Amino acid sequence: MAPFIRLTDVAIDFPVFDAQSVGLINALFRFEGLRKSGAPARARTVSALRHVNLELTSGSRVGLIGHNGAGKSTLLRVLSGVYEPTHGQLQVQGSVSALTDLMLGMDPEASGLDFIVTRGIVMGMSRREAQALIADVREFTELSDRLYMPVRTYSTGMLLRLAFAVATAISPDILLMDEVVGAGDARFQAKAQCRLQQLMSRVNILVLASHNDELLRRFCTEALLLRNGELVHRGPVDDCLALYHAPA
Ligand SMILES: Nc1ncnc2c1ncn2[C@@H]1O[C@H](COP(=O)(O)OP(=O)(O)OP(=O)(O)O)[C@@H](O)[C@H]1O
Repeated sequence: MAPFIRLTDVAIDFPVFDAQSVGLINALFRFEGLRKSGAPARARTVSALRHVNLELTSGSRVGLIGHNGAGKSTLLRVLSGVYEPTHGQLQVQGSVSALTDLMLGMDPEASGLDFIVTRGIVMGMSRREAQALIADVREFTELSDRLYMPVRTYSTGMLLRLAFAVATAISPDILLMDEVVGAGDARFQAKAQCRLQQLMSRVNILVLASHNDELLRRFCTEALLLRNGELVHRGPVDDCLALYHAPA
């Protein structure tokens, strides 16, 4: 069956506790009667996505556009399965790779090699297929024998290079991306861009959240405009960009 993504009336609500209401010190103050208000912990709800209906079919190359906090990353996380909708339904057909939470689930004690194999298996590969990723990742990351060491001994840049290389070594049906992943130093960035472009052209469905107009024009054939968690427009990239940049 051809890959597709379908969201039906999807909402994501985050319960957020008042910063003054949580924490050990505040709890102690309340207990001692020193805190004036003594109010119990208050939960508010942030509606990150509301009533999102969306269908993406084979060949879709979609840009996600919206101001800070509009809901782009949240939508990508719903699509990748990191967040389960508070309301509504998500249906996905096809393998998904998300270049969003690259370090998600990274065990600090695991070696770089273990990390590569585990990620491959999580992506649905057999152990043998996952082991076959090692040569490519080793060459791309230039981490050579450091791959035998626990990832907790890596610098931030090294961790990013490893996570990025594994995520891009796998050719999924559906690729989800948040901006262009900043992986490593300037020389590595150039290599990473090249690898990303090759990957983006191989996948069947691409969803790219970005604030970079040129990038969106280059890789996407249509766009979605999000505002305050709602999908307010779907259309050609330039139409969405014009609406996005229009004065409020
Ligand atoms: N874990 C969370 N807990 C509470 N609120 C959250 C959480 N994650 C996101 N939000 C809220 O949900 C809304 C949407 O955030 P999201 O990160 O999806 O926006 P975005 O469009 O990706 O923004 P940006 O362009 O700044 O990356 C914001 O109001 C944000 O504060």
